[in-house]
Amino acid sequence: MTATDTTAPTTSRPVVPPPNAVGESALPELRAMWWETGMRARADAGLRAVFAEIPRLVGTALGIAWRADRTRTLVVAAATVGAGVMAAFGLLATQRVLLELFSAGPTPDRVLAALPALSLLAGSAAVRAGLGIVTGYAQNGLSPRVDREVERRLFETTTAVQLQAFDEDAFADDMERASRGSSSVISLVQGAMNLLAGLAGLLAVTVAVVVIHPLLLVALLVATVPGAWAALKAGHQRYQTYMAGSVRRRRLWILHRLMAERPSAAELRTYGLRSFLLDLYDKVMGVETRIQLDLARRTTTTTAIGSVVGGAATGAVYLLLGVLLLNGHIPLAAAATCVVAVQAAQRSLAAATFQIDRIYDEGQHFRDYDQFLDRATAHMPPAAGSVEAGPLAQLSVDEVTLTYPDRDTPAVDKVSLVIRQGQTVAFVGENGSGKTTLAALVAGLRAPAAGTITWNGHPYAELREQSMQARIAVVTQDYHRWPFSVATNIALGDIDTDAEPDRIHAAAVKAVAHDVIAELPHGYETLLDKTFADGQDLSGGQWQRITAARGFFRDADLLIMDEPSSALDPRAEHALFQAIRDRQGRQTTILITHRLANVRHADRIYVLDRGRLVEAGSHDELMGSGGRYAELFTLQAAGYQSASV
Ligand SMILES: Nc1ncnc2c1ncn2[C@@H]1O[C@H](COP(=O)(O)OP(=O)(O)OP(=O)(O)O)[C@@H](O)[C@H]1O
Repeated sequence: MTATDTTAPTTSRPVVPPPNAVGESALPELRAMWWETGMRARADAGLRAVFAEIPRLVGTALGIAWRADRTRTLVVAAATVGAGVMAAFGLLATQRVLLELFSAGPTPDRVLAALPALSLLAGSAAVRAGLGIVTGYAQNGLSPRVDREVERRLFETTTAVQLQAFDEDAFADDMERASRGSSSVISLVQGAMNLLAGLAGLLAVTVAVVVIHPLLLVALLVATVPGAWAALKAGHQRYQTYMAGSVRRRRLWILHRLMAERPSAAELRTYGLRSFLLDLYDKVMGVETRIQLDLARRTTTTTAIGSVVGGAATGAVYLLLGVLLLNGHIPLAAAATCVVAVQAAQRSLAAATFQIDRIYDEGQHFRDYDQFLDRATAHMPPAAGSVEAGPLAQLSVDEVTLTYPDRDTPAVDKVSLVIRQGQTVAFVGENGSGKTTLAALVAGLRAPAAGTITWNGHPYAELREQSMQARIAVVTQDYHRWPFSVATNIALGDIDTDAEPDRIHAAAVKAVAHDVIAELPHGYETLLDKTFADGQDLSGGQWQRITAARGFFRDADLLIMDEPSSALDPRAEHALFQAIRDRQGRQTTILITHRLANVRHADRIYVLDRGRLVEAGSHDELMGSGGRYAELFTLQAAGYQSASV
C-alpha cells in the first residue's frame, strides 16, 4: 500500500454524496487531510506561539543538516555569517563614500577622496555576491543529502514495523503525514539557513547604524517593525482562510481523481456518470470560488493596511532624519546612509518574516514525521532469536488465537493443528472464517495474541528471522502488482538469491505463466507498469499466474497458497494444481481455496468456522462424517451436476 492510497476514495465508503448533498456540511466522513495539519496548527496558533517555536525548529533543522553533511552545513553557516559581516562593512563603506562626496572642496578632489571607500564598497559587494553563490552551491549539495537522510529513516521504519501496525487506522494516518513531513525537512533546513541570513543582514544593518549614529537605531525600528508585523499578520490571515476551505478542497481533490484517473474510468463510462460528476464539480467549485474571492479581498485589505502603516512609518523616519539634519544633529552622509540602511533592513526583515512563516509551517509537518518515528518504535518486532530454522520436519500450531484491533471476536480462536514435512494441507471454510489469518500466523507474518507456533519444536520467537523466511514462501490472496519487469516480479519471490533465467523460467512454467510471458512485447523483460513508456498491464488471471510463479521461485520447505486460482481459467487452474500436487511427499504446502474439488487430494483438510477449527481429516473422512465440509462440497458439486444434466 502506498502512502497516498489510504486517503484515496475506497469503494466501501460513500465518498461522493448524492447530488442534493453538496452543501457545506456534506461528506462528514472526510477527515482533515494530512497535508493540512501544518496549516491548521499555524492557523490556530497565533503569532506569539509561532515565534516561541521557531528557535527549536531552527535547531532541529540545523541538527539534521549537520548529520547529513557537516562540511556543507559549515560552509553555508560560514558564508551566511560572512555575508552579514560584508553587509555591515558595505554600509560603513557607503557612509564613508557619502562623507567624502558631501565634504567641501572641488568635485574631482571629492570623487578622488571617495575612491578608496568606493573600492571597499565594491569589494564588499563582490565578496557578498560570491558568498551568496557559495551558499547556493553548498545548499544545493546539501538538499539531496538531507532528503536522503530523512526519507531513508522513514522507509527504514515503515518497512520494519510489524504487519499488524497497518491494521490500525491511526498508524496509516500517521504514516501519510510523516511522508509529507519528510519532504518538509529540506524546506525547513533551507528556511532556517535563509532566516539566519536574513537575521545576519538585519544585525549587520543594526551594527552599522549604531556605529554611524545610535539615534538612527530608533528610526530603523520605527521604519521596519510595522511592515514586518503586517506581513506576518497577512500570512496568518491567509492560513486561517485556507483552513476554512479545507473540506471543499478535499472534495475537489476526490472529484479530480474520480474524473481523471484510471481506476474509476470504466465505471464512470458504464454508469454514465459524466454529467453527475461535472455538476458536482461545478457546485463545489462555485462555493470554492466565493471563498477564494473573499480571501483575496481580506488579504488585499491587510496588505494595504500594512503598506500604508509601513509607508507612513518610513515617511516619519525620513521626516525625523530631515529634522535631525536641519538641526545639525547628524551629518548629511549619516542621514543618507540611514536611508540606504532602512531599505536594506526592510529587505532583510521581509526575508526573515517570510522564512519564519515557512519554518513554522514546514515545522508542523516535520513534527508529524518526528512523532511518527517515535510512535513507530512501539510497532517494531521484538528482537529475533538465534536458532536456525532448519529443514521443516514438523510445524505445530497450539491453541493459537488472534483478534484484530477494534474487533470483538477473534479471527482465529484457539486453533491447534500439526503439519508434517511433505504434507499438503488445506484450510477451508466460508468467507471470514479465519483461513487467511491462520495462514499469516503460520507464515510468521503476524504474532498470535495467545498460543504458540513451533517449527521443529522451536517457537517462532526463538528462530533467526532470515533462516525462517528463507524456508517459507507465501502467495497471498491480495497479491501486489509490483511495477517491475516480469522477471523481477518472479525473482522477488527469493530476492536474496541469484535470479538465473533458468530458475525464473522453471517457476513460470510451473505456474502456467510462461506462455503468457512469451507473448508479451519484451518477454520476461516486459515492464509491468502502464505508467512508463512501453510498460504493459496484464489481466487478473495473468497477474495471478505471475504471482504463483513468484511463490514457486523460492524452493521453499513450506509454500502457502491463498486462493491461487480465483481468476484462472479451468485449464490454467488444472495445471497449477498439478504443480502443487507435484510437491506432495517432498515439500509441504498449505492451500486455501473455495474450489473444494482442488483440495480432494490434500493429506489433511482443516475446516474453519468463525475462527475455530471445527473439522479435520482427509476428503474421504470428512465426506463420510457428513459435517460442514461435506455440506459445502456437496453444495458446490451440485452446481456442476445440475449444469451437466
Ligand atoms: N486486517 C484486518 N483488520 C480487521 N479485521 C480483519 C482484518 N483481516 C481480516 N479481518 C477479519 O477477520 C476475520 C477473518 O478474516 P480472514 O481474512 O482470515 O478470513 P478468510 O477465511 O480468509 O476469508 P475469505 O474466504 O473471504 O478470504 C473476518 O471477520 C475479517 O473481517
